[in-house]
Amino acid sequence: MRKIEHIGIAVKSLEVSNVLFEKLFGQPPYKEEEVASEGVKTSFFMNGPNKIELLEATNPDSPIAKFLEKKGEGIHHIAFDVNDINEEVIRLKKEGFVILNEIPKKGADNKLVVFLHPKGTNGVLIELCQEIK
Ligand SMILES: CC[C@@H](C(=O)O)C(=O)SCCNC(=O)CCNC(=O)[C@H](O)C(C)(C)COP(=O)(O)OP(=O)(O)OC[C@H]1O[C@@H](n2cnc3c(N)ncnc32)[C@H](O)[C@@H]1OP(=O)(O)O
Ligand SMILES: [Co+2]
Repeated sequence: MRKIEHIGIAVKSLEVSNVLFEKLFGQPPYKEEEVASEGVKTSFFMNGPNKIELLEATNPDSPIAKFLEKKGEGIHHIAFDVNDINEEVIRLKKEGFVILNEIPKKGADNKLVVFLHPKGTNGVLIELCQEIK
């Protein structure tokens, strides 16, 4: 695992939160993307070397809709950049982590992603990201 790739924040409205984060960072999102398989619409902000992913639910079964219902808006996950996502899955499985999808899936911003269950990581949902080359 290398650096933090992004921090995911669950929001009720991308439209509203885009304005807020644009004021915070002094620049607009560099990208907006829908990931239908996850039931989310996302926008991405860079602040120096740090990347923030805002996530709005696109349907009531989306993990983001469920999260907003239970916990409200806030930090939803921390994503780490990895060199070889399949190797990391094997390593973390051996260490006893609960892998939510052993087969990497297509995420946003040109990444393959795997999630670890928050119950095994002190209540924090962890995402692994490998850039698609
Ligand atoms: C845009 C694509 C991608 C990217 O490229 O960056 C993304 O970031 S997509 C982000 C959205 N996708 C996901 O989150 C996929 C992985 N998540 C899941 O598979 C599920 O959300 C889950 C973590 C397995 C939970 O699902 P489920 O068990 O169906 O939901 P519950 O609401 O019943 O929650 C059970 C339990 O887990 C706690 N929980 C849920 N989400 C989180 C979270 N993000 N962080 C911490 N804890 C979380 C929830 O509070 C429940 O706890 P208890 O009430 O104590 O049982
Ligand atoms: Co993410």
